[in-house]
Amino acid sequence: MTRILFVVSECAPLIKTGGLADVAGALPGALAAYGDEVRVLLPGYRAVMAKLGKTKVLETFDDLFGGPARLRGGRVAGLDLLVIDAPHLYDRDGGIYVDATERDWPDNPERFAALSHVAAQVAKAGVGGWAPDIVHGHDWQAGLTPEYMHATGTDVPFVFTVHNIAFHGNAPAARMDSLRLNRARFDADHFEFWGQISALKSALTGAARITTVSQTYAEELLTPEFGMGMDGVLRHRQADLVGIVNGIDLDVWNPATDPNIKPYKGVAGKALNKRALQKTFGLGQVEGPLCVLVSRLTEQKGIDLLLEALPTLLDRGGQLALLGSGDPRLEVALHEAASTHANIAVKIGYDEALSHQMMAGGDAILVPSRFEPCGLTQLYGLRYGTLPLVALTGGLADTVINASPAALARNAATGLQFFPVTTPALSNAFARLCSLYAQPKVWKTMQANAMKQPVGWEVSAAAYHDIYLSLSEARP
Ligand SMILES: Nc1ncnc2c1ncn2[C@@H]1O[C@H](COP(=O)(O)OP(=O)(O)O[C@H]2O[C@H](CO)[C@@H](O)[C@H](O)[C@H]2O)[C@@H](O)[C@H]1O
Repeated sequence: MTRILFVVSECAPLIKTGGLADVAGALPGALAAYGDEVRVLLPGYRAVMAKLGKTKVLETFDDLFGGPARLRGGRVAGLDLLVIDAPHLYDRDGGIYVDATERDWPDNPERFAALSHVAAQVAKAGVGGWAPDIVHGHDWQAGLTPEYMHATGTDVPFVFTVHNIAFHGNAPAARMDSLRLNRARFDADHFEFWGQISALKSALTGAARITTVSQTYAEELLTPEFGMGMDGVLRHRQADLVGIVNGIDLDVWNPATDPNIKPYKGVAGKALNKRALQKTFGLGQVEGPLCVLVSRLTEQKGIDLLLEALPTLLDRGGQLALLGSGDPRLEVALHEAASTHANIAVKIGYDEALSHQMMAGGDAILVPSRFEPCGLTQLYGLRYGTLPLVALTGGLADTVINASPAALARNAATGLQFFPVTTPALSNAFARLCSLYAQPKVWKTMQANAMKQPVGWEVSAAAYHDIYLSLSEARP
């Protein structure tokens, strides 16, 4: 049995802003099937503390980056949690990364340095009689862990997963003391990045293995176009970099048992859900496909391209129902589009139940991302018989079988892909989508293919398990 400490800034169902939380919440259960034992180390945000229930104080800190803190052990939804109860860092109004005005919390470097610092402590001394064989950090918030492990002479192997290279977790060099970092290691081989402290670079240089969430993204990361300045570092670490595609939690995302929808086993059951969804969004019934989109609203997600390409869908009798929040400019543009067209409906906000209803009621799920390390909503779509229309990039390239003439002839297609990621290509994809939708036999075959495609964690959890095993066996 291998013991693994996950170090992560969000974890479903306790706290979620995006796909990172889904992975952190589902992978531990999938790894248990291989005999691995995961504990998830998580900041004690207000929302997390409220959901914790009974806990045990396992460790106390007199001064964790500016105040006292306690490490609490607890169990929620089948997850073994280690929660950092540090009110001065995590107990506040607003988001977990940003304040009420959408600005990063000014002390984010210290807030997540604390997470990494506690991880290093747990790796060194164990906690409550449990010590990890492997520390597995996710994204920049866990990035300084190797630095703190080095400082305490801890040689537990560190695995790092890149969920999104766009976020570097940079801080000015002047914060070195406040972050309790070793000045002697402020160089290109460790955590220095263009004169700044970079938590992400610390992880990429300090990890024994680097994984990312799809094979195509692992290749893309090595290029200047997708590497976001870290491609050089990653090319240097190429031998230790591997892509492992995300899965989804097949219990949470199961159309046959989903409590948020009218459950169904075959695609015929989608009709009731479609009507309910149209009602929820104030949409009428039309000839064309009902396209849905659930996303954080950022540059990455290609929402601007979608708005430009939409006329092609609408002219062919299609509809759009969109749920998301984020960039205020995109929110305004979406509201404007919805107010001028009866077949566009938009809900700004975060709504877990509605996201399930959209998967059940939609005909197609849109993911027009400029880059997408893996993407999860296309996987939900496949499982719910809601055909993904996606950009040909990252994990979207690896998980959808494009309705090319060859794939259609072999009855293998599960969705549509477009490339390059531009407005004309997306318009063209909308035209193809509407033409396929107008051929019920072809469409139904694609839906059946989609629903059969394996999208669970089994294969990918085995790949993580193998990495943990090889690293723990290599230790003296
Ligand atoms: N308004 C809303 N209401 C309800 N639910 C909402 C929502 N907005 C988003 N969600 C949910 O949040 C999750 C988003 O996950 P994604 O993987 O699609 O993208 P994200 O960019 O957050 O994740 C990053 O990390 C993941 C995990 O590795 C990678 O798959 C991905 O490519 C990478 O960008 C999905 O579960 C989605 O349903």
